[in-house]
Amino acid sequence: MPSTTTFLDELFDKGLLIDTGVDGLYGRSGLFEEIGDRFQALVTRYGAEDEPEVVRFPPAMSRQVFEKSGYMKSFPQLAGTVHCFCGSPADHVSLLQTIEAKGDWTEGQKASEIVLTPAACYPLYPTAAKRGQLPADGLLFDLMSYCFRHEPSKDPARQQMFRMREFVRMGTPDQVTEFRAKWLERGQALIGELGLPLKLDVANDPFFGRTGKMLAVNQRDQRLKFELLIAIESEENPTACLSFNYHQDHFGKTFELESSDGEVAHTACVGFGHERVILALLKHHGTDVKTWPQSVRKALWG
Ligand SMILES: Nc1ncnc2c1ncn2[C@@H]1O[C@H](COP(=O)(O)OP(=O)(O)OP(=O)(O)O)[C@@H](O)[C@H]1O
Ligand SMILES: [Zn+2]
Repeated sequence: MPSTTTFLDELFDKGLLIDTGVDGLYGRSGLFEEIGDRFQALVTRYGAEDEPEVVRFPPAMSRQVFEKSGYMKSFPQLAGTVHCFCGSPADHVSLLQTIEAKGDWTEGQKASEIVLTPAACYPLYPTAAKRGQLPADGLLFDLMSYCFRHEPSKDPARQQMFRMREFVRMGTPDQVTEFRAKWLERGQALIGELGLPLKLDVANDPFFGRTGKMLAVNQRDQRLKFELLIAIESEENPTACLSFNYHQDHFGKTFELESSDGEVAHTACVGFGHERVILALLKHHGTDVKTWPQSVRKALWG
């Protein structure tokens, strides 16, 4: 009889991921985190020669900046907002009664000034713009954040809260496209060192609705997004573990970022799916790290 145990079941059974009762929202074990820490150290080594500026934001961002970014135009289906109770003691009494009666107690919740970060780079653009015109050699940042996307799934590689490491380049079109080309090479070398079979492909973001379809076609035609894919949940539909995005002047225009030549700055980012790379390692090399290939152990543990 064919086995019906999924990779997610195996990860739960081995205690690597911890079920919370919500698809895509998991706890992680010490070993899972240890592999992740080692992977992040490897990413840092690959990027070190460029001397990126390290910045860390919390996993939430200003609602005002989020609105300005246009995220709700493109990906309303993925966004997560933070709502809070702001009522009186009397409202509190009725809140508790509604919970008791198993009614919808969330109806009275009010939107706060905070939304959940959908991609690590979103809070960065206004911060960089506040510094004024970019220096002649542009800017380069190293980011990492928990991100939220409302895409519940049984695929362990599609989580609702996951970490994204990013390098973000801001500057002239030449500076930015050179950065992306360099990381396309580096990303493949890095994943090669981890002994993972990869495929590189052009891709598009999951833009919402009918206009979204056009945006996706345009993004592909202009080769603005590449993904480094590794088979995790299925061989037929490999998972994007690294993404290489060229935003052209989109964020530059939106957040008034100016290059040293007075033109609107261009931006690009390379994003590493933290959990996805860990899951790819566990899938391809097994859940017992002691039996992983020597070369992979060396890349991670030295
Ligand atoms: N739901 C998720 N769970 C875990 N990692 C994710 C998720 N969504 C994106 N990532 C990781 O974050 C990186 C950067 O995000 P990006 O927006 O480019 O993803 P994406 O290309 O939209 O992913 P996908 O096509 O699988 O939805 C991706 O390369 C991926 O590794
Ligand atoms: Zn980004």
